[in-house]
Amino acid sequence: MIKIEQISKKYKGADNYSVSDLDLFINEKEIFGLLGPNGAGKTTLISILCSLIKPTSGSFSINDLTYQKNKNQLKQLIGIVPQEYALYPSLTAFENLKYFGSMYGLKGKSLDEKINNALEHLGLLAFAHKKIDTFSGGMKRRINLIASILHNPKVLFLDEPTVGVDVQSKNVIIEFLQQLNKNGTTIIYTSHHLNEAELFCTRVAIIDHGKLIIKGKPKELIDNSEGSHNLEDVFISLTGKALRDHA
Ligand SMILES: Nc1ncnc2c1ncn2[C@@H]1O[C@H](COP(=O)(O)OP(=O)(O)OP(=O)(O)O)[C@@H](O)[C@H]1O
Repeated sequence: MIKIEQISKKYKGADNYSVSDLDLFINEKEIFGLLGPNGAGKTTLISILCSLIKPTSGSFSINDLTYQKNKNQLKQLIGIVPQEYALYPSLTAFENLKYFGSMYGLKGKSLDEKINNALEHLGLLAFAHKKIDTFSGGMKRRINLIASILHNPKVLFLDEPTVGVDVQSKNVIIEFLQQLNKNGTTIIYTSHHLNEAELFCTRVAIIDHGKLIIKGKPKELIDNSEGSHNLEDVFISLTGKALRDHA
């Protein structure tokens, strides 16, 4: 279980908090969606939970492990799929994945089998020995996903895994994640695709201006929001129509 207690984050030099007094529990084996407009604080929250940045105040634990006390165990427990590609363009897909697997102490035949198996499931086996710089955005996203799950994480964090990919890639990614979840992986992901989140997530939280506005099962949120027919209606009714541009 992920327990987030009173987490706040103010970046150095910033005027405002990016995440503010946020409390949230996420149960084992959930597919949990973090939703919110641009700049709401989704990436900041995920980055804190992945121990990539430190909160200004508050605490969190994952399966009772904390960053302060159990750094190495936490690293093995979680997988992270970042928004940006973290791949080496001049290496092949297979070479990239061997490298990422080795960072978790994996090697030899069992790692090769794992890589080939995942490449096959994500429709990329035929491209295993092609260089990453020849890959499309959708293909790179799928390789990124494989890189993050080779060590069988119990909890997988994904920051907009389906942004900028075509419908075919998106469907393959979602089906792969559903299969991982069926096999016991808890999934926490951020997205702007509200239709996708409505179908995919067991629960969602909508955050805005760093604060948690509402959380629950998509259907319950829709049923409880007068005049809403889908999650997008709920989202607009709670966050408004104003643009969130800032520089
Ligand atoms: N490194 C940083 N330094 C200062 N401010 C930052 C930094 N990273 C993010 N912010 C600010 O924190 C706020 C939340 O940003 P964050 O990226 O977490 O939002 P988000 O919900 O993921 O947005 P998006 O949907 O656009 O990815 C924004 O106001 C952003 O400008």
